[in-house]
Amino acid sequence: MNERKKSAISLKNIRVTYRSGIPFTRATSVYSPLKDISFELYKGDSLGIIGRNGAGKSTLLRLLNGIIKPDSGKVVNHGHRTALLSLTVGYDQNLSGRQNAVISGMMMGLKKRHIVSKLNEIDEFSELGSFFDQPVKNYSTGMKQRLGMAVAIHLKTDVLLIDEILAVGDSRFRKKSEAVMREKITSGDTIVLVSHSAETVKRLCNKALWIENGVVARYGDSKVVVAAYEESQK
Ligand SMILES: Nc1ncnc2c1ncn2[C@@H]1O[C@H](COP(=O)(O)OP(=O)(O)OP(=O)(O)O)[C@@H](O)[C@H]1O
Repeated sequence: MNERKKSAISLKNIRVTYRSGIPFTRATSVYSPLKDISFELYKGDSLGIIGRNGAGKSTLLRLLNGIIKPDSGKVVNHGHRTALLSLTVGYDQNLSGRQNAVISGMMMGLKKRHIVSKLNEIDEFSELGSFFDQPVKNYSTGMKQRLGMAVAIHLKTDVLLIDEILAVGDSRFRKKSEAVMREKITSGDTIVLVSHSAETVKRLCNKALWIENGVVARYGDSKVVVAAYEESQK
């Protein structure tokens, strides 16, 4: 099937190294979570990234989003607009949910008029009520997840990158979000999802990429790759 699908983003021999100072010393710690990663993300695929804690899953999403650059290797984005949805980046804590929704949309490269026309729908989906107009610093984790999900779902982007965000929040909102995600996937949107939940990856993704020791341990049909990963964890 992939022969007929168009490549959205391709990664070739990617290496990412983090360098950070060790407190109270002059020493520097150097660590490369991604050592040699190559794969092709195809248009219309829903890809789940799996691997142990610290395997480099979030790092890979940041690469696909262009926030970080590889130390070596090449990321080729074939003209696709990406949006990263994560609980750890992106919000101005002093601005309201409404204002952050507008800024997020503008960061995705959308026109302000288009974003403003979607604000009522975002407000409604998020179920934040009066909190939508309060500073994000007053939000709980679940509320930030609601805002992020509502923005991501209502603002059209070419490749949606989701970092563990489906895992938090109450189960009713999670189900509602998953249902909308499934609609997006069915309508051909391209999605990359980082998740510790094998079930979520099997439910939502057609492909999976398993990262281990900085390289691709396996890439392909999500059910096959998740089964192999689970087997390796026993
Ligand atoms: N800015 C940074 N500076 C230094 N090290 C970092 C930085 N960001 C991540 N790391 C390290 O790189 C490794 C990979 O981190 P990353 O967050 O990509 O892994 P992950 O697979 O998403 O982990 P988890 O499943 O625990 O969320 C970890 O060992 C982490 O400590």
